[in-house]
Amino acid sequence: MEQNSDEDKLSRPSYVDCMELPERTEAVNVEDIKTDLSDEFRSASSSSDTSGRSSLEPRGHIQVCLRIKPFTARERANGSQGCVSLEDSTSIILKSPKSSLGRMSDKTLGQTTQKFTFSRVFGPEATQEEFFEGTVKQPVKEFLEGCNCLVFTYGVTNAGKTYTFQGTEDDVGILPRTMDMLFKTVGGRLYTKMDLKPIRWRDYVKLTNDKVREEIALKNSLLRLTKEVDHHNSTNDNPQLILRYVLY
Ligand SMILES: Nc1ncnc2c1ncn2[C@@H]1O[C@H](COP(=O)(O)OP(=O)(O)OP(=O)(O)O)[C@@H](O)[C@H]1O
Repeated sequence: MEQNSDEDKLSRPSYVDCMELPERTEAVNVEDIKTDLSDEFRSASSSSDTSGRSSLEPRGHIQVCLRIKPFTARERANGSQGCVSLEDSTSIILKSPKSSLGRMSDKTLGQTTQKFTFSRVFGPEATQEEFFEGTVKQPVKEFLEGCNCLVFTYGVTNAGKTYTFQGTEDDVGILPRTMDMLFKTVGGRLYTKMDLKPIRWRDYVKLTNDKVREEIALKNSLLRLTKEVDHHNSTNDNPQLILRYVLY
């Protein structure tokens, strides 16, 4: 088997590698780490092009969106109390549930309300379509223009990751909507000739007319063989015989 040379390997640009990390002279504490990460994210974000953007302006390399899950009918019936309140389209106030306040000391009571800021916040009433339009649609457009994008969901169990990504049959999530957009966009650019053959995992060879005919003949004979094996499968349970057919 042919080995891939080093030049074959895709070199992927990394903006994190390019950044100079500050040299530490003192012991590391949690506040240090928080500050350092904020700096890294900010510098990675601000280095990107912000022209022609729509849904999540100003955009950077990293976008963090929050989706707040609505209460289920059962949770409403049980009198569940909301701990998250939307301040504006990018920030929320998180409050400890009233039931937990009784157990807290005066010192911790002051820390029970916290503000968090995101690239964009989607309230419990946000539909799957609104969420897709406001988060993933723009990166998918950029992907179609040749940029690499990564989208992932993060949250505790039952937070709504699968619902957001996959959705339900009636109300699909961001993954089927992305596939739909990709296929609709590339559909018109489909290469309909059958003269490209994949080799290894990311290369193709262009076949001559003779080779195309050879490939078609080979595929037809394989198809015939598969049908014969299927037929034998349904009439004969002898695995050795089936295996011999496949090998011939
Ligand atoms: N935005 C939403 N609107 C309506 N129902 C939702 C929403 N988000 C989640 N749900 C419902 O909440 C339940 C849990 O959601 P889901 O299975 O997506 O969680 P998860 O984060 O993938 O959990 P796990 O990590 O355990 O797989 C499901 O019944 C789902 O239909």
